Amino acid sequence: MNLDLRTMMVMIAVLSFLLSILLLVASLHARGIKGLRHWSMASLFISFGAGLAYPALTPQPGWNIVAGATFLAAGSALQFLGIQAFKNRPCRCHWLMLAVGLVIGVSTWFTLFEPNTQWRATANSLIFAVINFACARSLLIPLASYQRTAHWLTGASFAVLGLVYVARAVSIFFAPAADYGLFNPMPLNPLMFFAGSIIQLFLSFGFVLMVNYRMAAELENLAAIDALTGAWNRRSLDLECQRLLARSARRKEALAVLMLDVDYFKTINDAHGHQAGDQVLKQLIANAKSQIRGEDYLARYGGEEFCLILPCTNEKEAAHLAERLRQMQASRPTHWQGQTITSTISIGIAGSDSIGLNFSALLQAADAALYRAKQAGRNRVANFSDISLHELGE
Ligand SMILES: Nc1nc2c(ncn2[C@@H]2O[C@H](COP(=O)(O)OP(=O)(O)OP(=O)(O)O)[C@@H](O)[C@H]2O)c(=O)[nH]1
Repeated sequence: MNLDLRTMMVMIAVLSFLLSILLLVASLHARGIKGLRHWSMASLFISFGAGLAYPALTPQPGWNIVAGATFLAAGSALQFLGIQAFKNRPCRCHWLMLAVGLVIGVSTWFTLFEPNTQWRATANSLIFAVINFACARSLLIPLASYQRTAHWLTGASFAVLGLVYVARAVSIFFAPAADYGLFNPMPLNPLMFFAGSIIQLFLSFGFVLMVNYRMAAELENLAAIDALTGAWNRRSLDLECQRLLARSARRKEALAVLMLDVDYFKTINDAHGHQAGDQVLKQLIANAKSQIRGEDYLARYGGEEFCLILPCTNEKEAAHLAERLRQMQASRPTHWQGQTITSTISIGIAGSDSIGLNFSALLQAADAALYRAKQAGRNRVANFSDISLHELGE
């Protein structure tokens, strides 16, 4: 394979320029997702960097080498900043500015004042390696589960690019002084440039893939969450309940289902307005979320009725939580546009210890218990196992 350096430089410049357009177009379609514009700008800088270095394919490299290295370093730094923005992480970029500053300093010193291509290439390669390893680390630790593949692809590409730079630094450092020149026909340079350009391509596709995964996850979330309260919606409850039940069966654990309903909600709406009623529902969910565990599943069943699934919980334990929720709702009025709205809830409970692991039977039983709580005067908790057969009409 004959990898001509001039062709490679032009290829990297053109490829990076096209990738910057691709990333810019992607950023226009994914406006809410941060990072894409950084990556687009990074590609543009890398394209300038490679382009500026091109005239230096002469025996007398000068300022263009300094400018080329500066653009390349700024491009790498922007890739890191884009990853931080994408992951909604704060940017502690002092070290990054230091790295870019070092590249500028090293390039200027060893090009214009003490020309030494070998030292310049070794030092710069090591700095680029550090930036690329930082990008890989930021992507791979911690690894977001729903984005695993895209993060792996991009993070691994950064790690490989980092290794390519380290290999370059080591081989240049140990090459005989007279042998190394950036554009000498030693096989190292064309191979490095080739690997670098292919990895840049991978990185850009990796970024687009990450954005794609993120957008798909956001859409999935939108379709699964009740817009008003932020609880899961009925559709996701129907899908999730089977998974939770299967897991409880596998682990031979108990599971409890609670049905929660706001008392006299129609009266609240009539007295304070529909928006005030919405606020009461939001507060109910906020209260409940403050009390439940990460593995508990809270969904809006319909209207002002909510279903709470508690894995690894029997009916008696569920009753303690239900009582806490009831007291909390009764003791914390909702404040809305100067109005103070007091509301209460009734809760029906059914546990797999008395019903078994069958979701529709559990739901029906929790509903019967809720009906019992309403009948008994509201603002109370009722367990299905406490309802007599007579009350159930059998
Ligand atoms: N504000 C608001 N009201 C809703 C929403 N969904 C359903 N509702 C109202 O909730 C009310 C439910 O009324 P009912 O089923 O009679 O129940 P209730 O008045 O709470 O009476 P009990 O449940 O028997 O205590 C209806 O007026 C619905 O219009 C919502 O998202 N926001």
